[in-house]
Amino acid sequence: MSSRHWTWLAIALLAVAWPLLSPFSITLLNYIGLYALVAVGLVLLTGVGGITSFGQAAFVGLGAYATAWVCTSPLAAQALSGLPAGLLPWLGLLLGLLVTGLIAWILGAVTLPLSGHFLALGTLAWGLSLYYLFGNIEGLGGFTGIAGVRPLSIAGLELASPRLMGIVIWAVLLLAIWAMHNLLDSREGRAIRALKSGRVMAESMGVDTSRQRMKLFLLAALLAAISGWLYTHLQRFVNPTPFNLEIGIEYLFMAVVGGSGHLWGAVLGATLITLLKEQLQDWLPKLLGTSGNFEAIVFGLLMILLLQRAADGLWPLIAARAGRWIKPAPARTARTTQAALGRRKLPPPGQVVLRAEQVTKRFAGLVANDAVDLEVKAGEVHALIGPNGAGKSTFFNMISGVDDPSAGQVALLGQPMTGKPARAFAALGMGRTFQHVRLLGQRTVLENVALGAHLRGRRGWLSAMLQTDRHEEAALLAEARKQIERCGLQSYIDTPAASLPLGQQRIVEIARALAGQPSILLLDEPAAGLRHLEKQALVQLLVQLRAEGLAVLVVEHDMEFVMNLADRVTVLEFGRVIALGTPDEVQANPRVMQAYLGVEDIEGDAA
Ligand SMILES: Nc1ncnc2c1ncn2[C@@H]1O[C@H](COP(=O)(O)OP(=O)(O)OP(=O)(O)O)[C@@H](O)[C@H]1O
Repeated sequence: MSSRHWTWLAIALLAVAWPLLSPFSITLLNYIGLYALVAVGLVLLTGVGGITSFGQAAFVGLGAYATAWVCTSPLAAQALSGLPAGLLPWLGLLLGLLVTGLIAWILGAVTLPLSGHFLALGTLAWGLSLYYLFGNIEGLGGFTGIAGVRPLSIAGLELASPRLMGIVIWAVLLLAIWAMHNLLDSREGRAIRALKSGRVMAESMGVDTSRQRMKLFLLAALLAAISGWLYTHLQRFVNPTPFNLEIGIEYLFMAVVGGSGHLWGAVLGATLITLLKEQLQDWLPKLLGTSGNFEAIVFGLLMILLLQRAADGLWPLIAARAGRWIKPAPARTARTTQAALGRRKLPPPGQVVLRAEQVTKRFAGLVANDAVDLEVKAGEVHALIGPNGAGKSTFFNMISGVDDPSAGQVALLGQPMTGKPARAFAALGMGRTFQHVRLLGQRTVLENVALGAHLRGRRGWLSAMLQTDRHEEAALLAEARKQIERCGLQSYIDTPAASLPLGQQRIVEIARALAGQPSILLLDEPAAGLRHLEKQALVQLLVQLRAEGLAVLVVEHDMEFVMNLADRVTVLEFGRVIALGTPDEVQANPRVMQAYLGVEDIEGDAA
């Protein structure tokens, strides 16, 4: 049976057992469902997107309080008089989503530009503030809260019992998992996954990382708000306690313990932590003969132990063990079609594609690039060489939008690009690889290469969640497959990128760059780590690309590789261009011999 069949079987079993379960089990399952919904958002935000948040409980609170206020406040009753009472919870949901969206947007704008522990501390700060805000607003009942919230009604049926509410909770949870699964399995999902590998790589693929991070943050907040809305109509009462920082930390535990990159890990984590806390609260006082907050201590210790044993969470462990009985979902390659994507017209051979004029970069007192001029034309391979520390990587960053020059101009296809971000370079047709390979290690070669085609698709998040992007997705995957075959990687198409040798990972990066249909390819030490035959194959590929009219700029240390391949070579030393010419001219240049090849020393030794 495939994983999909197992999922349906589990859902069917739960549905059949639902009317027979004890009220206590229903209560537990309801809470697990509510917690898992928040944890699903955290799996996306933290596990996939790499943004740690301790403050999700506050968003749950916003969703919970919004609907409680709409359903109970005299002000709301006055404003909404005349509307059927059954509509109020739905207006509460709408208000909750709007308020949460707005507050999350403001908080995101302030905290998301922070990085690392500053971001996590930021989430702690707003988690705390919102909790105290709930408790201090009199209109929201202060720390006593709001009681007498009306039950949710659907099509005239009042869901007054936990058993009925539970059906809604689990239906919403399963729907959210389905939608999030679709999102991750799409062009936008690849962009979200790329966030964790660092902004430079994602931006170079054309991903607007700030926007993606904000959208991810909003999505996780809205899922939390929906959980809060459901909570209020389950409890019919709210006070600030369930939205405090401690619960916010528990949500994060659920996502991490379950398996922070796996959607079902959220359900596992929520189940485990809910049951564990419940059991500890039950057993510890009996065991110790005294009551106290001992469960918090034991809970903390167990979490440390668990995370030490399974740093990636429990879901991957269970999935690996269950692999014997569960067939993986059909390979995504099976779904590719021959649907075509739009094609970019390449500039005619000989046209200057990239022009750098007087590019200068200063780091405090050090001039890493000093008025560097360089042109790369369509249909040529241009090599940039120089001894260690000559300024090649710095220059590479200047001409690819990773960093801004202190002075000078960069133009791509005649358009001024100075000061523009890397994604703007990608949009105009620049593809690049990295000196230190930057791939999504756990994802397949196919998915990695498809990320390179990001800008060739248009479908957004909603379309991905609802699966209306499938035609475009098939075309993107077909393009990725084509580039993989072009680079001779077809036998690794479904292999996780990290399990390939370094040399092949470099080729995957080239295939990824080609999937964007670039006019110019920037290769940062593409031959490093390649064996002799692999280097020959790479030379062949680059010769073919040149013949097709692509402009190629190579930064490389391997002189044999460069001299066999390049049409022109620019030599840097101490940040300055000391030579430009054909490989033969450059090799014969005494300045280059002296500076780069150390010939003077050899001659001196010989004398
Ligand atoms: N962010 C930075 N801050 C300060 N100095 C820097 C920075 N980046 C590079 N440099 C300095 O600029 C000079 C050029 O470095 P760069 O990495 O561009 O050289 P390179 O030619 O790429 O060297 P390699 O071949 O070893 O990669 C070096 O002296 C380096 O120490």
